Amino acid sequence: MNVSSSSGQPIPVSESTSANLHRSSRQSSTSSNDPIHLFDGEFETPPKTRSSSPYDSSKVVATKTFGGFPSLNWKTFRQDVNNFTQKCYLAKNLPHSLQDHINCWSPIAQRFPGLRTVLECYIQENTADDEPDAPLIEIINDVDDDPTPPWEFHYSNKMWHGEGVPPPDVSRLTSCGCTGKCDPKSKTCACLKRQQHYTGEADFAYDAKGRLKLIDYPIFECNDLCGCDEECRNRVVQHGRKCSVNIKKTEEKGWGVFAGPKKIYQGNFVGIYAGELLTDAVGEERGFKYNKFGRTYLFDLDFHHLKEGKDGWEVQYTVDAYHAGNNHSCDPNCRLVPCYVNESNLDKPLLTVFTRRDIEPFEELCFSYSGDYLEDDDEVRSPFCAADREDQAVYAKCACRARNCTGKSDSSGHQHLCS
Ligand SMILES: C[S@@+](CC[C@H](N)C(=O)[O-])C[C@H]1O[C@@H](n2cnc3c(N)ncnc32)[C@H](O)[C@@H]1O
Repeated sequence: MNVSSSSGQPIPVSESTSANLHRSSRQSSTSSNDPIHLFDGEFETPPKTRSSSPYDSSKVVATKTFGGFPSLNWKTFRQDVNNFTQKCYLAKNLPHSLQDHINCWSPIAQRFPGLRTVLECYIQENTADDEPDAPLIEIINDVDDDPTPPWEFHYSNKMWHGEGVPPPDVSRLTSCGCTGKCDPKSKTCACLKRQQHYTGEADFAYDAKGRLKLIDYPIFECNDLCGCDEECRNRVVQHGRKCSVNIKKTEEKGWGVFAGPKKIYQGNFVGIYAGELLTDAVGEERGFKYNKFGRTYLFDLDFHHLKEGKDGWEVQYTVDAYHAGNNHSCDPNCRLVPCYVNESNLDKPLLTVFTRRDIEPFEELCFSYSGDYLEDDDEVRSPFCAADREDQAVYAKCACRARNCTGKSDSSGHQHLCS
């Protein structure tokens, strides 16, 4: 799932001007610093590079097998950070050949209803690795005869790194040495301690059902270097979406993300607001361009925990999710939460979408583009309100239809101005 907003302000943006951001192939930032296997059964590792792990990889000694050869097991393997390199997806490599192909068709051919299935398969292919248990996404349109959203759309759960954005950093990852599932009452779990450091609560961010219970805080999940197993309570986002969602055309807000036929409970993870990760400078430039079209897709990574206690802190990165996204509501049923898995750079959290309350079957999933760290009674200022804009961008009025919406039409048919 891709979208935009922020714990602070979303940068209003526009529709994409072309599909020039798509290209195919993937690159990885790999290290060739391989461990050395010695014949006498010792296992030597290169110099230790990380500091925050409770393990000292220089002390790793593999146990001998009966044959006298060194054997590695998971416990020893995971202690060496060099065995874990994260793939880095570059924005310049965003796939685009299918989009280009279809965009070259005549307008009549582009209305071919079978394109709906093409897009559904394309989404499934793009997301199969990240959300293996996710119900398939359907494209639904009972508003007009567009078979799909525009073919500039690239559905992905990955962050595509723009120019100047560093690759994921695992060198300073904190990892726990727990076995089995991490215990929320543990006195030694390093991941629990890190979560507590940010929340002040003696618990993980999730309850036993994997639902978010600590809200308004960043989430620190167990990662690839941790000893705990895959069923650990502190691994939710990394296992991908489990609930059913669909992409559906709306009357007034373009395409949106809707719940499937089953109720989605409060605190459930529903997707990642993925897209291009841009440096702030590139984000500014793009935002300026997009503003002219009055569309909102950029999201500054300016969460509270990043700026707290840091005078003069400035936004480092922005996510551009113009390829797709949830719509805004002034009474949102979802929230965006920064989440870290295999990334120790605090400035680069994943933007994850969680439900704020129970969501009925087929209800639209929206969050507030005006920020998520608001108290429930706070007034939400619609980002679509023209009076907010000094840049004279062409903004649609807010069509969320929430009772507290500041951008809706009054009885005279005129749009309220935000004050
Ligand atoms: C991140 S995109 C969401 C996906 C978009 N609906 C589409 O079809 O591409 C944000 C854009 O959706 C539209 N939108 C989202 N929420 C809206 C709302 N509450 N009222 C009016 N337009 C909305 C605006 O055009 C906005 O710039």
